[in-house]
Amino acid sequence: MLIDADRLHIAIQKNGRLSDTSRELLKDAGLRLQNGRNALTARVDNFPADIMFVRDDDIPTFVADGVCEFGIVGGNVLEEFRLASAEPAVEVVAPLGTARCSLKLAAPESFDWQGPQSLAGQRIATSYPRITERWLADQGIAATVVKMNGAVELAPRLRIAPFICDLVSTGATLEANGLRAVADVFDSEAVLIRTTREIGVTRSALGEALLSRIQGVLTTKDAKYILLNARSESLPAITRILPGAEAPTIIPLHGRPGHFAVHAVCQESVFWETLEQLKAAGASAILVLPIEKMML
Ligand SMILES: Nc1ncnc2c1ncn2[C@@H]1O[C@H](COP(=O)(O)OP(=O)(O)OP(=O)(O)O)[C@@H](O)[C@H]1O
Ligand SMILES: O=P(O)(O)OC[C@H]1O[C@H](OP(=O)(O)OP(=O)(O)O)[C@H](O)[C@@H]1O
Ligand SMILES: [Mg+2]
Repeated sequence: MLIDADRLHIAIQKNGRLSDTSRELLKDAGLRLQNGRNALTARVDNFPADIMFVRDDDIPTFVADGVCEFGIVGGNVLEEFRLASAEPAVEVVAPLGTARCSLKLAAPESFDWQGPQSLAGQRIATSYPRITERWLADQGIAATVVKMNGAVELAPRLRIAPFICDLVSTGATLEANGLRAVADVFDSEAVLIRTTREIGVTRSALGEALLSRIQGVLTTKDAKYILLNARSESLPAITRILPGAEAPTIIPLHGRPGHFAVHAVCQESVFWETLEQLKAAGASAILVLPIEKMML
């Protein structure tokens, strides 16, 4: 496929922890992908864009080189790339709130951890040598960082290094390998990135359109439309409780003087507790509706 100057090119992970949520985000933004799971590229048939399915490590490079105008990648991989690159021509345009994990330093469970000084002169195995080295420099510790491309948790058992710096989410992998986290190095989530290279008027406009759709998807993710009835004296308390709602619409109820309907878009999650608080504040006939699309 030739790089087309009037189409967008979006790099997402082919197979892995980011793949499903990346595909889903594009789908929710209305992009219909033509090809199936095993293809390396997919043409979007209802928006001028092509999707490239690649290894996540290659995504920042593709975007910085301008081969792809957009990409979805873990913040950890992006940070490692930035530290390695003299002029990383990428910017984060939206944190996506998915693939949340932390790069953590871990030591064998039995190790008597005394703080970062325990690492002085030691070896640390990691797939993220630059982030690890920066953290060590910030702590003023001199240690040897050993790069491993995967299975980092095996390093202590294989006597490659007694310490590791690896991604942790539930902590189950550390535990299964007799390790425990001793310090937080970098918190990560998936991010949407864009090239900062000149891409011309057409692709810039397409990029803005795509971004506006994606921001719409992200804002509606937790958003709900709430309708309820209340007496006028309850309105101030009720509007204070509505989570993340700006200026609700308040409409008089026909034939019931002093009673109003309140309509509001809530940008934050609406829990049962919220409904209980609303009821206690005088709300009745409370309806919570999903919002399918929103453009701000
Ligand atoms: N346990 C986890 N929980 C949540 N997010 C994670 C976890 N592990 C990794 N991630 C995030 O997901 C990203 C992709 O992880 P994955 O394991 O699929 O990468 P990979 O094996 O390097 O894939 P590739 O084959 O594309 O190189 C990581 O860079 C990180 O941002
Ligand atoms: O704290 P936990 O919830 O156990 O998750 C942490 C594990 O998840 C990631 O690996 P992944 O499962 O993606 O395998 P991979 O490194 O082989 O891609 C990471 O490299 C850790 O090994
Ligand atoms: Mg990878």
